[in-house]
Amino acid sequence: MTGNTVTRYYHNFLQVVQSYYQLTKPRIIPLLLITTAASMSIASEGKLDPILLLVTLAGGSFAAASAQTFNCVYDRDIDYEMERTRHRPLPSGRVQPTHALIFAITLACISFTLLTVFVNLLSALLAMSGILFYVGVYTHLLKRHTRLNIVIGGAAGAVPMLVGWAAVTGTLSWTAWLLFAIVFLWTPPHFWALALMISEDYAKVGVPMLPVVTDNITAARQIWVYTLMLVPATFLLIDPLQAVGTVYGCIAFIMGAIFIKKAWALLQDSENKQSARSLFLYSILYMMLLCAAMVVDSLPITHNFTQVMIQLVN
Ligand code: HEM
Ligand SMILES: CC(C)=CCC/C(C)=C/CC/C(C)=C/COP(=O)(O)OP(=O)(O)O
Repeated sequence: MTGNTVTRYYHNFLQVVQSYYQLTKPRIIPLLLITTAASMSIASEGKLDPILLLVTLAGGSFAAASAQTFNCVYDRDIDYEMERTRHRPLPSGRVQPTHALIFAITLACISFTLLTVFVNLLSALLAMSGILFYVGVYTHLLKRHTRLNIVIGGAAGAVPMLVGWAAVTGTLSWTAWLLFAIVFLWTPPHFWALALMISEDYAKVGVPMLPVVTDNITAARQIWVYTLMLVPATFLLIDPLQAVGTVYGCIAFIMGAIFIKKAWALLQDSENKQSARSLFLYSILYMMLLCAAMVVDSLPITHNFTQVMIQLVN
């Protein structure tokens, strides 16, 4: 083999690896992992085992990657039609659907094995139910058929919060379900803000996203309603659940106020794509910082300080 042939093989190999990596929609996975880590931090009350954290995040990444790959296989027809998704590995012909399917199944098996062997069965079953719900309920049953696709389907994106909690405690509690509810209520403003920017694409392929089947003002009103449910819900972690403390309280208050302000601005001018874009990008920052605050509040030093303060107040 000449040097040139080796270089060509190496180059082709890298391209194949890159295509499979792209199938997993990797840009979304970090935020899913941040929610898992936040949930684990709160559940462990300042005593989080770093090995458990790493293995759970690895298992969660494989599960999310599997779910996204199944979704890419199922949606390859509409992905081909839409500008935003046309260059994905399946519509552009870089990966065969059967190969992608085998890849998705393999990822799910790795995730299940990792979580069952090194974490616990409940976290593994929850991760598998996240894949099933995202693929079977959101992608197959809802996405192309009802404007409620995001509202109900959003539950899949909230499952990592449950996985994180179950990984630490082996069970689920009110706090775990509240964390689930926070991501669930966050998803419609997150997604409809984006859908307002790219509704033409969804209209072209007949996907009934809210701004496509109604109008921008109806979508902006719904975003407003969900924002007004989301922000108060984030405070329930402080009272009555007393799961987090001051750092989280400050971040939830400031970030929540900005979220409401941006949703209000969109409501005033629902045709303004810049306002929609600003809310979409902000929704990601909001969830990141909210989760970061949960982690900070669960660090041993902050956790102990909060416990002392609670005892003093009581
Ligand atoms: C059913 C629920 C959801 C839907 C339909 C949805 C949809 C989308 C779409 C279509 C994009 C644009 C991606 C692209 O440009 O290719 C996006 C971006 C993003 N989503 Fe969501 N999303 C959902 C839930 C979530 C959840 C639960 C998280 C994490 C907690 C999340 C995190 C992100 C992030 C971080 C981005 C930005 C990715 C980038 O940098 O381009 N999403 N979402
Ligand atoms: C525990 C576990 C495995 C949970 C799964 C969580 C998960 C994969 C959430 C993804 C949410 C998301 C980005 C949906 C976009 O789908 P879309 O098909 O509407 O986006 P598209 O238009 O970009 O294809």
